[in-house]
Amino acid sequence: STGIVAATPFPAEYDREYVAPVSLGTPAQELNLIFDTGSSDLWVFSTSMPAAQVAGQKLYNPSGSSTSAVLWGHTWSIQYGDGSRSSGTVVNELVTIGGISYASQALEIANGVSAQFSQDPASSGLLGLGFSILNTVIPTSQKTWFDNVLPTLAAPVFTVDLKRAAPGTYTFGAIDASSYAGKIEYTPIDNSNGFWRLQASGYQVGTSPFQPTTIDAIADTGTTLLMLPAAIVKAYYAQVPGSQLHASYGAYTFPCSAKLPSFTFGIGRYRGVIPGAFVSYGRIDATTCYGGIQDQGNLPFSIFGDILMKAQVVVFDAGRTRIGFAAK
Ligand SMILES: O=C(CNCCc1c[nH]c2ccccc12)Nc1scc(-c2ccccc2)c1C(=O)NCc1ccccc1
Repeated sequence: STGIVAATPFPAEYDREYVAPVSLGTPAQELNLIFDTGSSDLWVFSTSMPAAQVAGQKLYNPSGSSTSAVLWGHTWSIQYGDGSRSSGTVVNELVTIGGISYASQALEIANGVSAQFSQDPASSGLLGLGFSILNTVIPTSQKTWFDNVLPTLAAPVFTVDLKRAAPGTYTFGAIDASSYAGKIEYTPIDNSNGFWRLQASGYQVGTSPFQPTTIDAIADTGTTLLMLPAAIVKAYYAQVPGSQLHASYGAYTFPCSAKLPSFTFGIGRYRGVIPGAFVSYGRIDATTCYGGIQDQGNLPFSIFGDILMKAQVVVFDAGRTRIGFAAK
């Protein structure tokens, strides 16, 4: 089987996150979830959450579904690097994405979420597309929806085609040859830590010469920005007049009037180009904008987040433990 769903960015002014529709239970309850290659829990806002933590999100109601079955004694709790977190209990439920169903998916029901999620009306939860080793359910960890449907897919892949300020697609079981230009360049991934972790071959700022250097990164649709080693970030903003490492934000900002250079990453001999306009993450005041490229700090790897993803078609190939990039 193959399936395709729209990936819609929110909020409209800048692409903080991308959500896609997921059908839960019988009769179907459709929720918009963040598809996240950087984590491996499928969790949703539910009717067992305090009203104070809900602000317009659609809620999953297990008792409204004839196919939900409590996974007794199982709980989950997850914390992300931005400090956001959620936790709750687990049911087995029918979960359908783009027409592809799995009848007894571990569906993690939130009974509490942090403010970052409560105050985000666009998303009713997350669908993890990382490797199942990252799943937080105890006492027995659970498999992701993608892991569960893998044997039924026409090909053991999913393709991510995000767009700037416009709906893109997540495709399961196929690669849409009309969605990209040229060839897909593949590179092996190391999934031992549960991430889609790759080694890029270097970078280039604008039209400056390409700098060969190994960049150890994860491909993460759940992280908004492109987070890189300090030296690379410094080299990038050195070409942006008026940019600064803003003391109060602890992040690079620049004058919104600045013309941003493109950022190119290498995969072997392949060069992936992120247009300068994609590197502006959003306005923080009348004249100042927030950079889409930021320092990875003391993280042991870089994060190729949405800022990079939306400039490429990315093929997550679980069958051959590799990831592919192509221009659009
Ligand atoms: O967790 C994920 C993927 N799920 C994100 C779900 C999510 C959590 N709030 C969200 C808000 C919107 C959409 C999705 C999410 N990726 C990874 S790997 C390493 C780090 C990390 C560790 C330490 C320090 C920094 C990063 C993160 C991280 O925290 N990214 C989120 C983020 C988000 C914003 C800013 C920084 C990092």
